[in-house]
Amino acid sequence: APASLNIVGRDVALFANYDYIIVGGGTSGLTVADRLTEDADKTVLVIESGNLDDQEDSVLVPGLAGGTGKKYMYNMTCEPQPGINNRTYSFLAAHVVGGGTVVNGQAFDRGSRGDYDLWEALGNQGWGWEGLLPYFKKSETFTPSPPEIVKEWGIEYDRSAHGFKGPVMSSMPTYYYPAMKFVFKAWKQLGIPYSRDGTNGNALGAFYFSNSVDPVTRTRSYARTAHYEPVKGRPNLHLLTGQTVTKLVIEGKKASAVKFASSPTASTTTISAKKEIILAAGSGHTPQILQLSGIGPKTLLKSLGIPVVVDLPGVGANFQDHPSYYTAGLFTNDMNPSPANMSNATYAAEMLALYKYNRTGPYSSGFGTAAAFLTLPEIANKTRVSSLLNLIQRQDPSAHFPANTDATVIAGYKFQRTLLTSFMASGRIAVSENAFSALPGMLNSLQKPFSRGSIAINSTDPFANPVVDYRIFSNPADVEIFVDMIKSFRRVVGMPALKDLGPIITNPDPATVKSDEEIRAAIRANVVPTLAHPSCTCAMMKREHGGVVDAQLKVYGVKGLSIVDASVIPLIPATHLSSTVYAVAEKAADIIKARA
Ligand SMILES: Cc1cc2nc3c(=O)[nH]c(=O)nc-3n(C[C@H](O)[C@H](O)[C@H](O)COP(=O)(O)OP(=O)(O)OC[C@H]3O[C@@H](n4cnc5c(N)ncnc54)[C@H](O)[C@@H]3O)c2cc1C
Repeated sequence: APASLNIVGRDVALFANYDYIIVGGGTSGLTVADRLTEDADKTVLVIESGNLDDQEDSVLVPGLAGGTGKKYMYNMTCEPQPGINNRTYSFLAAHVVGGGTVVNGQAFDRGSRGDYDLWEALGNQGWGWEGLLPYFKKSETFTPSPPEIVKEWGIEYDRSAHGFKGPVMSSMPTYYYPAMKFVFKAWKQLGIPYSRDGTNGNALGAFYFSNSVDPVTRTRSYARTAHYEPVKGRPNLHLLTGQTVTKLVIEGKKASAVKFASSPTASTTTISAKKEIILAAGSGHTPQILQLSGIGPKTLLKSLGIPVVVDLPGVGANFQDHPSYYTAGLFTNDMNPSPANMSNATYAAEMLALYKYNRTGPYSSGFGTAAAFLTLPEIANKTRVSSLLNLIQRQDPSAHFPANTDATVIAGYKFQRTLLTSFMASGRIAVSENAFSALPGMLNSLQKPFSRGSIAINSTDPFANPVVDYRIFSNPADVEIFVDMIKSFRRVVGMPALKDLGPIITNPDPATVKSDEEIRAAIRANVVPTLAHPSCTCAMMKREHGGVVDAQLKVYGVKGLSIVDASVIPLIPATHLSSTVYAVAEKAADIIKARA
């Protein structure tokens, strides 16, 4: 092997070949690598384009999340988005060993039963809530709130929903701002139910949730600490960093090897897999690698002169995320301490010193610690719910896709739409995340968009990023649901429980943004297309529905090739994604082991 290849922590050369090659050493890639190498007879090579993080404070200290900026991220921007006044926005994808879990906000919640039952209803046997719960449990070691927090805040948990021996540390925060109690009272006054533990399938209503944080050191628990550091000494596991997979070698419809290089000018190495190649490059780059390798929509491949290996129109289609409105406001009569204090540099420095001294204070918890996940019947009255759902059901499904979209992709969308509207009508899934950080409004995020975006290469250069088109609000029904979300958010802020705190919403300002038309305009001017949850771009669905993998995670039309990352999710769940990605990867590892 070339001398420049860096097998992390080893003074050895690459093996001649491996049983499994995993493309991408992020969240799902490291999870699957860990599980497959439990069998000492199986060799695994993980090829990661990024490097190890430096474990600096902005990675490890929960309250400093986001502080590494672009250091561990791809530098990617989406196409101008007509649905939001032609604004562009970042495509938020990590580029580092451990992937998204190195940079994420550490909210560690799960979707509701209905979110995952939708996956099964699409034809994926075993991928409903009951099929995934054992893997949610397997992935985590849960630590409930300490007794003093339980006493003061009444935060409960459902023991039957949790795992206590898994690699990822999931711990309840030990610090909350006092105003949070009043926010929960406001939700209650509005009739939003309190869910005692949102991880037990009932992630509907208001609840406190855990962070992926070690309960003792109060530092980030992430794919590197959970699935790499403890097992890196295994002789059958090799991690190669700083190497980008450029193409899959496919011989006679079997994926047999991968090609990779450290830069566009460096020489390329080819290495083969005896059993499988497993794609875990994330929702932006897994479709890119497939398309570069001749697996994707044939019109796209032909336009770039790429020989078509499998015409698979769903590769890069069905792209979903959570469009988000960071509403703004303040409590004019706030309690102390409050998040606003943290903008005072002296106070923030004191709090960091407190964290360093005894691991307490605001820096000890992640950004998100509580939210209300609201159903359509909770944010809109009966008449409005039925008019919204009728509007969606009457739409021509092809009207919201580009003109050349394959009929199978549209058929899959139509099926998704039937299921989504039925689950929405019965309140089995949330459509809105309303997260407060003890401020009168921080995040209103659309959880079940009807618009679909795309990821598509426009170059055969594997080091050029793919084109990201969120196509946010290409289905106007999403704007309509957002209107109800904003009205509902305003109702929460107006509840008597918050009155003494003197809440003011500054964006969207109720004084100037009044009519539905004004709210729509504010939405188009302010909403961003992502909550850093890109997903669904290689969906697990039937091939005739535009699917890319079957329920065994095997790519259609080619042997020896699986996908295990967030791209296989067929419908985005109403939750932050990391705990779901870990559960998917845990299940994927069992599926792959079983066919060994
Ligand atoms: C800024 C941010 C904040 C977030 N906040 C939260 C949160 O608070 N709570 C939550 O639950 N979720 C959050 N998420 C989402 C969650 O972390 C991700 O959904 C999850 O980590 C995705 O896992 P994955 O395995 O699909 O991809 P990733 O973890 O992104 O892994 C993909 C890996 O593949 C590598 N790769 C890509 N292309 C190639 C190639 N050609 N060759 C080799 N390697 C390649 C990448 O470098 C990357 O390391 C956040 C994500 C981000 C980015």
